[in-house]
Amino acid sequence: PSTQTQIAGFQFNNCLMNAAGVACMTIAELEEVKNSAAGSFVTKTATLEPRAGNPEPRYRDVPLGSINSMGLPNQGLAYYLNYLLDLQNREPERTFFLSLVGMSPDETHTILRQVQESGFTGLTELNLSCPNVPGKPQIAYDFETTEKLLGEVFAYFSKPLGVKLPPYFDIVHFDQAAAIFNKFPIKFVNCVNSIGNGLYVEDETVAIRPKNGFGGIGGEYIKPTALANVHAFYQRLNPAIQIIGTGGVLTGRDAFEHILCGASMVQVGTTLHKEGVSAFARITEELQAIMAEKGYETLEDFRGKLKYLG
Ligand SMILES: CC(C)(C)CCc1c(C(=O)O)[nH]c(=O)[nH]c1=O
Repeated sequence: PSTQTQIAGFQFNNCLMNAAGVACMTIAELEEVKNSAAGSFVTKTATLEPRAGNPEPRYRDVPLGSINSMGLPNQGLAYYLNYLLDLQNREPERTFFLSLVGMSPDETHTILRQVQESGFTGLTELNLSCPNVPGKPQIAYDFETTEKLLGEVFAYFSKPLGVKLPPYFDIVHFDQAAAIFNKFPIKFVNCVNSIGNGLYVEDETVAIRPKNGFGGIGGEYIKPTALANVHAFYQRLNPAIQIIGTGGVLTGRDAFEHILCGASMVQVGTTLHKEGVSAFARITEELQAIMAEKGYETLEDFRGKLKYLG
């Protein structure tokens, strides 16, 4: 069985890749993912200038997942963009993802304009978990600001662009968010980012230093939320907007479920951090075994075909 896929008309020889933030901070890490069984990679979310991020410990693996409050450490847009421009000359037949964010809506436009003016031919993933003005929630939880921002972006940005979304937990929020995304030429939505502001306690103490221990939760904890967001947007979005499924992928069964719920690509975060890039070959083999057992030749044979109980 084949686990190849396509996003926005770009072909990938495998539907698995890293999630932004994991195994993608440096060129060495990105090369390792590129040369693994993964079909592509996405960079650590880039800001205009390099950032050191929060004091450590800021990421912890825990038995059922992970918690992090990294604070957007990254090498800055130029580092990732220059690497991607060089890579598209070296490997023109492959497509890769650039994740980015502005620390303000204005900075988001500045960074996207630089990408628009560049020769980048890959896919851009705009992280909508970006900070808003103080006193307001992250952009993706502020629907008015999200719509305003996307309207401004698509006035000048013509390269293929998708958005990375935090999880939503209210059906009306799925309706409202999808109604906004359906207004724009967005190529994909990536569901989900970590579940925000969890708290992991070890004996009597928090596990990470920043934010008094509050941080984004990943891993086994979040698969039901991730699958719900993948399927809710699959049900609501214009079919021209594809879904990337992220969250709780440990095995081929988890990847199978993301695709069954509507995902065209599946990203691996916490499991990749714990296991390394060998996870991609393992999960691919497990997915292929499930497909063979069920008689599915391609992902299209079962994508979105989640059955209800009537
Ligand atoms: C949460 C932000 C720091 C605003 C964005 C970067 C980010 C981080 C991070 O760099 O702390 N961690 C996540 O799990 N998801 C993210 O999107």
